[in-house]
Amino acid sequence: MIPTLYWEDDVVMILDQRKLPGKTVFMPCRDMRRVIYCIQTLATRGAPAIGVAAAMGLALAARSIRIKNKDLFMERFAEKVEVMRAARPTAVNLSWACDRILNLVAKSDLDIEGIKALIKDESQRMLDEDIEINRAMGKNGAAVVPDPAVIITHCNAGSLATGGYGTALGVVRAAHEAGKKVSVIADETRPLLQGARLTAWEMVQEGIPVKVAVDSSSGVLMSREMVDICVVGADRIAKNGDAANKIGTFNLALQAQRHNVPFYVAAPLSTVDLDTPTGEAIPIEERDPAEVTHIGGRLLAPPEADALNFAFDVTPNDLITGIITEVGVLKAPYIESLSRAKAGLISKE
Ligand SMILES: CSC[C@H]1O[C@H](OP(=O)(O)O)[C@H](O)[C@@H]1O
Repeated sequence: MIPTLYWEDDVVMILDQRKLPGKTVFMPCRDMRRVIYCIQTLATRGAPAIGVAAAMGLALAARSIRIKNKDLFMERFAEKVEVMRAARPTAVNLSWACDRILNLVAKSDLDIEGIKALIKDESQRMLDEDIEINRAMGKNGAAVVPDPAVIITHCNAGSLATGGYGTALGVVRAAHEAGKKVSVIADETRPLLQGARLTAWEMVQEGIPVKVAVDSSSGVLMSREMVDICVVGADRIAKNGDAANKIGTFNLALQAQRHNVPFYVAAPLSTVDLDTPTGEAIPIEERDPAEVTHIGGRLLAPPEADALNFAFDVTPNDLITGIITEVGVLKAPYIESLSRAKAGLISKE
């Protein structure tokens, strides 16, 4: 699988996902601002990938600070962390990554140059960890995938949305690797078509059969019993299990409930935010209406027409069969299971 992002000496190389599936282009990022640009334009996207990109961006930010006094350095660095934190509002992994780096630096007694190296090393550790977490999550999730199974997914929660391997698509990969006969229905996922462009591309690369479907077709597909299970990603999971994910996920979950199709959310524990009590408290990003009125840069709607572009929606916890994580498949009541998992009280036997 092509890497999502990586260090090349002191440059962060970020795969420009806006150009997939046609072109594989890596953008060299030599400063934090360039990384923020990649996050805000969705050149790099997906909650875990955004977290890793943020950590790498903070390493670039630290290196750019020329202050020799450590206290003043730390003040300036903390200011840059808050600029990074504001890059996108919904995926909690961004804030989680900022806090992880801040906490690490605050506890360090290294000198300034030592801290700069520490942040870069930590960003690489986060990338490596994420891939291992996704593999463990995939294995846990594969156990709930029937054999054979048609798995419907929404947006892209694959290798491209993470450090590698993927969350929802990690479950697909693990089931496939375990010898289960799986195929995927990829919701195209308007407006930016992460499903048609990215999920389909990842599945083709893996040799896993995939069909692209119009977002609004999930009802007819399930009424014709063409779907065995739904597995999607998440950008933030509230303390009660309500899960924010790409716009259209809630609609898919409603169809799944109507047709008794199991609906799973796959996400690392870093996407669970115990400080957010319910889905109502999750900030939902609203993006440029031009993403809706245009496709591939071509205007679809009359120029006088405005557009609504909520980038995410929230699936209430009662529609979620289980939350697949690196420590196991968590079930309701989610307040208990998520809190116990975050406290390290649940580990894969
Ligand atoms: C594994 S997190 C993937 C998650 O992120 C996507 O949003 P975006 O493409 O805007 O970053 C989408 O919600 C995916 O499910």
